[in-house]
Amino acid sequence: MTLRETVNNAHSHWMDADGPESEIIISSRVRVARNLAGIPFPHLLNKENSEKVIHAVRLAISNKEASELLGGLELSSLGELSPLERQILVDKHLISPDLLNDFQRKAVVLREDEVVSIMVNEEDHLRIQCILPGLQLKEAWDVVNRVDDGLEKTLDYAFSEKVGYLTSCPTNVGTGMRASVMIHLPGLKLAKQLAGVLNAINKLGLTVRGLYGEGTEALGDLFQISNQITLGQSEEEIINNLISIARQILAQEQAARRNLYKDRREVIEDRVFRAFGALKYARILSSEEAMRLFSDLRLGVEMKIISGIPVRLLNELMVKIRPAFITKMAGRELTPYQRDIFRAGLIRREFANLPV
Ligand SMILES: Nc1ncnc2c1ncn2[C@@H]1O[C@H](COP(=O)(O)OP(=O)(O)OP(=O)(O)O)[C@@H](O)[C@H]1O
Repeated sequence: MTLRETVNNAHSHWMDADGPESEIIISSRVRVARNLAGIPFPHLLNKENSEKVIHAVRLAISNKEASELLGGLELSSLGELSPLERQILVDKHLISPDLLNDFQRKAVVLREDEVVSIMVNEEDHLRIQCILPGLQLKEAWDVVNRVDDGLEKTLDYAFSEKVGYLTSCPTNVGTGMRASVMIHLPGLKLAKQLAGVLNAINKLGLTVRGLYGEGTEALGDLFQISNQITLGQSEEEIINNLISIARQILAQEQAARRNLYKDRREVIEDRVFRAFGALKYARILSSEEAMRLFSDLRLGVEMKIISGIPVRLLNELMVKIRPAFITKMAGRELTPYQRDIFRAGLIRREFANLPV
């Protein structure tokens, strides 16, 4: 997929819902932070140095010797894209909201299948990330590791024998790695156990974030759980630790769902079918309400209370209903109220084709 196709299409591989445990774990992400030796960190970059970084990355991704490791990457300056296109990349989780600040000095590298993206001049010179569907942290780390090795054939990274990779924020020094899972926890919320579980996760040295990462809200009962520590542990240890905690949360969510179904079956079924009815027939929907309804419906699909609704469609709709994609589809700026009407129509059309 070219960048143009990427911004015209809401779908991305991580939405496929075909990975292990993907009924509760939507996606796994691994990213590493890297910086180039001898060039100031991005927050101190002037125009000349930021272009130097972008140029160095451009050369590195076209190194023929590394092509097998890199697997076909394309670089675009963020300035080449329209504000809407930049926002769609954020909505698809291919770049972070932070990359939009001072975007003239930044670039993005995408692999054709959108599984790999590299942010250039975000908080660090390079943030190399891989997102896969379901619980696939080891696999995502393998992909990132290969791309990192490929880039290192050309780039000279800032590295210290004593501490590891040097990064602009001390919280990333060492491995420079953040691994995360995006997990759907409506059962724990309905059972009023969510706060306790999230607290315990924090005590285990992990961070819980909202749908778009740092500083964002947890819409649709979706949470991102990631490691806090990057120093003093190997990449494998970080990944294994997160996998083991993700599995424990998964087991708790499954237990909460089983108990809810046993004790309050009608309440759960009512919630699921109300969500379906509202999504299929509503005339006005805010994105927040739509996300809440998707969460209830997703729960119903995953608990086999309702069939005929592909989870992949719900994942894709999370991007399609965002203001940027709606504006793109409408072909003009809409007021928030007009967007709510457009959103409801869009969901109605998608649901009209389902065999339910
Ligand atoms: N498991 C995941 N699946 C899909 N997208 C994810 C996942 N984890 C994080 N993301 C996305 O990655 C982007 C960055 O997330 P976040 O801000 O948490 O981390 P970061 O920028 O890598 O780390 P730091 O805050 O240390 O700079 C956000 O757009 C977020 O939605």
